[in-house]
Amino acid sequence: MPPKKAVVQEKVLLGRPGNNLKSGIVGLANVGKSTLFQAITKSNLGNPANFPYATIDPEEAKVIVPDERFDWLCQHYKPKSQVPANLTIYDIAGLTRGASTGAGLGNSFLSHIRAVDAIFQVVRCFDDAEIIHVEGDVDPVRDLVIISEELRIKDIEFVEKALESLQKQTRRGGQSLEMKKLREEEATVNKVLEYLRSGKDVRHGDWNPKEVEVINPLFLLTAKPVVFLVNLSEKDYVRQKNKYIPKVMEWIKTNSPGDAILPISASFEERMTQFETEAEAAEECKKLGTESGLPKAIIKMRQALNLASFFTTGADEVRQWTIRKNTKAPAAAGVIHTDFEKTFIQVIVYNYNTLKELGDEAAVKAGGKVMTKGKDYVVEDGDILLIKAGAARDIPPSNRSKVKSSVQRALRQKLIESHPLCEPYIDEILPKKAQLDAVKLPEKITLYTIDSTPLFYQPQDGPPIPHLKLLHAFPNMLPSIQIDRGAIRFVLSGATLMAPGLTSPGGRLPDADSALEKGTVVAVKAEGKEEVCMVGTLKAGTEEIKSKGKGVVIDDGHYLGDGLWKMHLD
Ligand SMILES: Nc1ncnc2c1ncn2[C@@H]1O[C@H](COP(=O)(O)OP(=O)(O)OP(=O)(O)O)[C@@H](O)[C@H]1O
Ligand SMILES: [Mg+2]
Repeated sequence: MPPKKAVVQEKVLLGRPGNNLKSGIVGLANVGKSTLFQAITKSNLGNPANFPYATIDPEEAKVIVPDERFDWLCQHYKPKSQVPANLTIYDIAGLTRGASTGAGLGNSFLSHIRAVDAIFQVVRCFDDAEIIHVEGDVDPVRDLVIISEELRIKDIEFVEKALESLQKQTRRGGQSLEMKKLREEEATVNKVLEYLRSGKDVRHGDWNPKEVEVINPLFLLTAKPVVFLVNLSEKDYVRQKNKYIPKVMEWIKTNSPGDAILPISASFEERMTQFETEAEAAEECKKLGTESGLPKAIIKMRQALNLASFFTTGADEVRQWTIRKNTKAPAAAGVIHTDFEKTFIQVIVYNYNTLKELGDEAAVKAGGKVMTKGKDYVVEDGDILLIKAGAARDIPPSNRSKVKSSVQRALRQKLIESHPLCEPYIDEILPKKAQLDAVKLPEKITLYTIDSTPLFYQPQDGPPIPHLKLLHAFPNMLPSIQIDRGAIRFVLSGATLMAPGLTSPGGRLPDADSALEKGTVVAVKAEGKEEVCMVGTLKAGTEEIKSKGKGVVIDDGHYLGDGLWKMHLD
């Protein structure tokens, strides 16, 4: 009998596949989270480059991921622009015992954790009688148990609800395909619940790809990767010794096997940010025989998130891009430009290590090390890519036409009628003498531009809707609503905007006397951000949204980063 063919099952990762993942700093109150966060933002890691939509509020920072390969490539190419990879970090308020049942900041705090992709857990291992410990004394293992239990209890509660609602559906019985799928889902959710009840965190389970598909949409707290940061006094950090560490290590090894642990000192890192120059800080480190632990923390987090990098290089730009491990070439291309994923043809690739070893691109070519690969190629960490993609979305000149002045006048009238708030700005938005162009887009949508600046787009029988670039220039031309922080990433990935994102504490809807009706075109702002992130038509009136608290609010929005936003018009 021939041997059975080995079935290679692709490993599916827990969590979102995205490249713009976020980590939150979590821990009990007063353990040093904010001190660490501040140190990270002030250190030279923090310096946020020119990222679009990087309005950074006090609790959020984008930090640069240190990578010597990137530095080498910049040295080598001396490009006009250098764009490193980044990681977004949130400072989350302190957790207290009983948060899962509403103590302290309770549930709102836990919902902030739900919105991140990974957790930096700060554990207090420094003694300081002046700094109150919420539990009375310093006992890191007890703290670890509290946090781990709080998160697990919350997950159990959440999974129980999910199970209940599945059971309601499967109770109907039947043999349809849909019912079969529901029953499978129910079995997985049941398994997850048993696993949690046995005292384990979901990230440590061995789940098959089908199960992962069911687990991911639950956004469980214990499914997120964790990097433990053991916060030491400066003295202990410098000598890399501390009386609590052995017990902490042991606890983590037993209860959270495989998770990364890193000793750090928030107070030392903070002190390092207070030197006027980097040279002075480096001098101090040298004197103490130590170095900052922050770069290691960022790198450990990237590893925990299973992230890898590829590069694009050239005289214009050297850029480091983030993907999750095992990403295939078309999906990697999609990180550069969404359309590339669909129009991907092939990729020309060699690895950074080869380039460094052989010295330059010419030598890599001469050595026959440049490969041409197709859509099944799995991008490796450190690959340097040149993507070849079709230009499906580029707009052929035949799709553009000049708009007659009579039509232009009618449009102007239509804009004012549909959006009364834009009247004061109408001459700036659409100067009387400007030549308006119409660009035909798929699905019978027309985009209006002046030169290559987009102004608004219009579905065949709908009102003209401002392009986000126009809204950024005239934010008050439309009424606005606000989504909470947690909803941002859903909106920016093209998901339907649902009511809870607006009715939660971070959301905002107009008062009853300025209620907006169904069908109104609104600008969607986001909690803590300056710029409008989406525009679209309300599928329900704002009073209805408030009273129902659920349901679709906008399902055809134009959002930051979508095809319309990225479209090349010149
Ligand atoms: N490694 C350390 N050694 C000594 N003191 C420290 C250390 N880390 C932090 N601290 C001090 O502990 C106190 C609490 O720190 P911090 O405000 O950062 O805590 P937190 O975890 O953000 O608290 P909260 O949950 O209330 O937001 C501060 O006075 C800070 O200077
Ligand atoms: Mg704090």
